[in-house]
Amino acid sequence: MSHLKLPADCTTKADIRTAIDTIDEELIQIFAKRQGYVRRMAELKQHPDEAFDGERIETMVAAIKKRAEDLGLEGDQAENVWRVLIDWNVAYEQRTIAARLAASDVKAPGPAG
Ligand SMILES: C=C(O[C@@H]1C=C(C(=O)O)C=C[C@H]1O)C(=O)O
Repeated sequence: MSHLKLPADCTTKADIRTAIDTIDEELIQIFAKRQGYVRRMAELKQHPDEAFDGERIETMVAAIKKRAEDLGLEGDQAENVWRVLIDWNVAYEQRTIAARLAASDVKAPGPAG
């Protein structure tokens, strides 16, 4: 990010949008990296009910909110962003695990089938 102009050195909207686009590209790469671990989590969890871990979520959100505030951001904004992200991930895990279980039921019929 060293090639980015500092906010105070930006003198045009284009300067600022160039910087924001560069940061957004980095953010999306980090989201993709994070998502890789969520995908792996969905492979390790055994049941859709495991997808939502409320205790873990509340611990994480409180830590993110605090960290955001320490960095001079609005804690509520960080909380909202993380809750949306986590909600999507829980839904992803639920449907992925459910689909895997359904597929293994089809492949492994019971004694009668
Ligand atoms: C990744 C997990 O699964 C879900 C997704 C989370 C996330 O995106 O950080 C956090 C909690 C979970 O309910 C987990 O259990 O840690």
